[in-house]
Amino acid sequence: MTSSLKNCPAPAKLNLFLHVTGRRADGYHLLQTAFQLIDRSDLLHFTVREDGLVRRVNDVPGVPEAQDLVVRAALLLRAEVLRRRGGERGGARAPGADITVEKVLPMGGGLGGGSSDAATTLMALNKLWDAGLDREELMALGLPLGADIPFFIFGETAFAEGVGETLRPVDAPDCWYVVIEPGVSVPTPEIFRSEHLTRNTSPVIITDFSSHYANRNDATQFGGNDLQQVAMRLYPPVAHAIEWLRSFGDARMTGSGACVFCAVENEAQADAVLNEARGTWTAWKARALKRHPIAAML
Ligand SMILES: C[C@](O)(CO)[C@H](O)COP(=O)(O)OP(=O)(O)OC[C@H]1O[C@@H](n2ccc(N)nc2=O)[C@H](O)[C@@H]1O
Ligand SMILES: Nc1ncnc2c1ncn2[C@@H]1O[C@H](COP(=O)(O)OP(=O)(O)OP(=O)(O)O)[C@@H](O)[C@H]1O
Repeated sequence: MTSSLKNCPAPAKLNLFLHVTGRRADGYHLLQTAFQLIDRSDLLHFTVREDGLVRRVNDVPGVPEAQDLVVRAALLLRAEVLRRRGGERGGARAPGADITVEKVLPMGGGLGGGSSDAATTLMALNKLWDAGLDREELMALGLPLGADIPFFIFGETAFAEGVGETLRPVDAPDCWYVVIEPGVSVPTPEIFRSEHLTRNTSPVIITDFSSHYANRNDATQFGGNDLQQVAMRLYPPVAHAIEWLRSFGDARMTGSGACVFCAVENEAQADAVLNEARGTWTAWKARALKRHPIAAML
């Protein structure tokens, strides 16, 4: 049996639009959003341990090992595997793993980096441990750890509802984006609890969405990101980045920020925008992905 999986990508997502349509009794917000996978990723490496321990073996500045979503995800899966195999009392042995996390995506960037790391961990260890969970079971296991985790396991560009767990695939066009990292880290809970957040955007009809998403501008036709005003008010660099990027296209924020992006015609146009950004912004280009790149490895 394979004992390691190296260079497993955990790609970023962009929220092409994001509407807050309500609030659940438990305080979580109901959303409608379009999740777009892009080809910029953290990189994870996994090696099976025979002693049943789960360890993150490298240092990740700002994230203690026990709080890392990759460790928490692995422990959740390990508990589920043990349960299915009859528990330790029934003679089952806990599977273990060493995990290395190479961070590329900024934390608190709205790119879903932590959730994507957790999703990649669940998918890779499900394979390495021969755990046998299907996609829906992995999505359900990951949801309590992060609202974006089900999407990354779903693994294709999608329209999402609920808190992000109700997903339907969208046939996304080949498309390039320019993304700016404004240099601040935005805590998601701070944005959702703001008194200035509007929570009553009218739901869009999802069949309209899927039938219209044929070119790079269509996904944004329903409007912008309802979290953006709040983040711009609390974090001025987010507002400055949007203002700057607006001269090149329909710039907006992803997730709860801080990163902002705009779709461009092609790679050459992305390079031209990056040229202008040099010296002012940390910025990069990314291409839309149709599928999660780990699918080809598992
Ligand atoms: C805004 C998005 O990035 C859109 O993709 C995600 O919904 C956020 O996902 P995330 O960072 O994984 O967030 P979580 O770790 O699940 O939630 C952090 C906190 O944000 C608030 N939260 C999050 C998602 C949501 N739909 N409603 C909320 O009110 C809750 O206070 C929650 O405790
Ligand atoms: N592996 C991880 N990578 C990044 N952050 C992690 C990880 N594990 C735990 N965290 C914690 O999660 C917080 C949010 O990080 P993340 O990069 O997922 O934010 P985000 O991109 O804004 O997410 P979202 O788009 O889902 O709101 C970090 O500040 C950090 O404390």
